[in-house]
Amino acid sequence: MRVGYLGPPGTFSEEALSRCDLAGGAERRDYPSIADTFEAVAKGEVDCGLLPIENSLEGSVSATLDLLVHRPGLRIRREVLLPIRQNLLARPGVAFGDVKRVLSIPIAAAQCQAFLRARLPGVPLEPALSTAEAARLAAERPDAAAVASRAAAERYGLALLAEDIQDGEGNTTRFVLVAREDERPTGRDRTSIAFTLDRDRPGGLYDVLGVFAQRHINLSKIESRPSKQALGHYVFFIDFEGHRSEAAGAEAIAGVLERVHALHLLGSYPRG
Ligand SMILES: O=C(O)C(=O)C[C@]1(C(=O)O)C=C[C@@H](O)C=C1
Repeated sequence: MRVGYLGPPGTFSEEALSRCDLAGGAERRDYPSIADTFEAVAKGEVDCGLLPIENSLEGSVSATLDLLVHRPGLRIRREVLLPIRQNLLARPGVAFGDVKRVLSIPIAAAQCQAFLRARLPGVPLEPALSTAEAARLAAERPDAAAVASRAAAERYGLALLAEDIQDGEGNTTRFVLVAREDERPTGRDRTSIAFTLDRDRPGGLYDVLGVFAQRHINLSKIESRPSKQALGHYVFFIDFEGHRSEAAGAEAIAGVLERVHALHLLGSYPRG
């Protein structure tokens, strides 16, 4: 089994992978971006890939949602929830006053915006493709600090300028393991779907939600993203409890299919 993740080593994705039962004993391959990780699975270079999908402070990871819809074919097989503790890392000896830029993947920097505004006001963010990539770059630059994990500090020989800098308690990221095939029911599953409505009409979304309400199926997420076709046209993402091959789930999906323009089944998988 070969499994891809957002690298380089020291990312939160790597840590989440260690908590993923499917990946135990797997050969790990790191990729430079979320899109490259996704493509590696789609092309069969690896058997599955771990992607961040949602953060409790910052919401969806749009790169992952967009790939699941616009490059369909992969299925979610597991979800992993990882508590996220962000830190400000810099080369040993660098002080706050030396920091002229902050490096990180934007969603990680956004989790610490109150801290960064208070302690490094006016210092610009330079986006990186991951937290560990930011740490790797900061190790080469005495004028920079990275927002990244403790593991990244150790791996790239950086000091902790500040610890636990995320805004608020309970910062958690949900990751999904995607593969080319579906997962079998376990009795404690979740299903993710995405759909577009055929036209803008009163009650379109309400009708779809009714399919779940009538069957007493609990929804654990609903979200919309631009469809990229026209302003005001959206893709809706719904997660519901149950597996799509069980009676209730299969009936609900048939009901949704009657009410939408296009439906993507993103996967049924054990609840994390
Ligand atoms: O850059 C990393 O360390 C990642 O694994 C990516 C990622 C994300 O995109 O959400 C994962 C967890 C944190 O929320 C911050 C960054």
